[in-house]
Amino acid sequence: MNHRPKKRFGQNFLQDRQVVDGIFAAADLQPEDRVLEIGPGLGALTDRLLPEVARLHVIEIDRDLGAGLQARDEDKLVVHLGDALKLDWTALLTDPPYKLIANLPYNISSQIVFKILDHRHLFSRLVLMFQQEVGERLCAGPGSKNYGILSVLCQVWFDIRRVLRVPPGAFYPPPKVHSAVLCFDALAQPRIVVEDQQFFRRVVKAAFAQRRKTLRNSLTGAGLGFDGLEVSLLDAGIDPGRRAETLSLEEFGKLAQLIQPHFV
Ligand SMILES: C[S@@+](CC[C@H](N)C(=O)[O-])C[C@H]1O[C@@H](n2cnc3c(N)ncnc32)[C@H](O)[C@@H]1O
Repeated sequence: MNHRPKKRFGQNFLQDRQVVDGIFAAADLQPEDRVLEIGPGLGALTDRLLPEVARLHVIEIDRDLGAGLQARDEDKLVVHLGDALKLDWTALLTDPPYKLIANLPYNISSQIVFKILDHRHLFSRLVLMFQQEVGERLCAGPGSKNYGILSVLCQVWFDIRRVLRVPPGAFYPPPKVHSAVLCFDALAQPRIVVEDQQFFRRVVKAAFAQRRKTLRNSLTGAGLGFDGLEVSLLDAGIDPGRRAETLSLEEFGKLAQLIQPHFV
């Protein structure tokens, strides 16, 4: 197919067979699996996945690619033309769980990850390509400069590991950055108890809003301060002078629990 890659849709098409095979292997597909692929593009991954699964849903924003995708299969392949950020995944993906596989457009990868978190009950495993720096952030632990909002929010629900490093030459056209493929396995139980996910997210975002500030200052600056904050933090064993990047998941859990009663 003659298709000129569109920059506005982050179109960098995979052309390295080894990378396609690596993503395929990480997905560990079974014949009964149902899969969602976001951004199938010219179908480099789609063609590898389709023969191996029970059903493959794809979401593609570029309408010029729709007919070429649907022509591959009338039976197992379901093509949804639209914006993956706007479509209602719960309505599209009946009978979960699904595996989610995507070579994501880098300009929307964080937004997609937040949407995945909101729909995590739909997925058993994710195999996703990210810009390398984003991949490092997702895998990072406390004490690392890469540890941040996405690391904390995702690691509560998923085991995350890097399965491939991918150089720019694996794509056409080559992007300016290096990439990484990560595999996320949904945990049977979250690593910590999160009673109110939206509030937990608010606390984590507030704590990291100004990375260089102390917890005391960043929480207060983000409107989550209250009389007695310092004492409550000390009672919970968290020094208010620490920075967010030093807190473990368990400490973020405690933090949300101690702040929430002051904001209901
Ligand atoms: C990096 S390319 C990957 C294409 C193909 N999967 C591959 O590996 O060669 C990203 C794909 O996502 C599509 N895309 C971009 N933004 C999208 C969105 N918001 N919703 C759905 N698809 C999107 C692009 O049109 C493109 O096909």
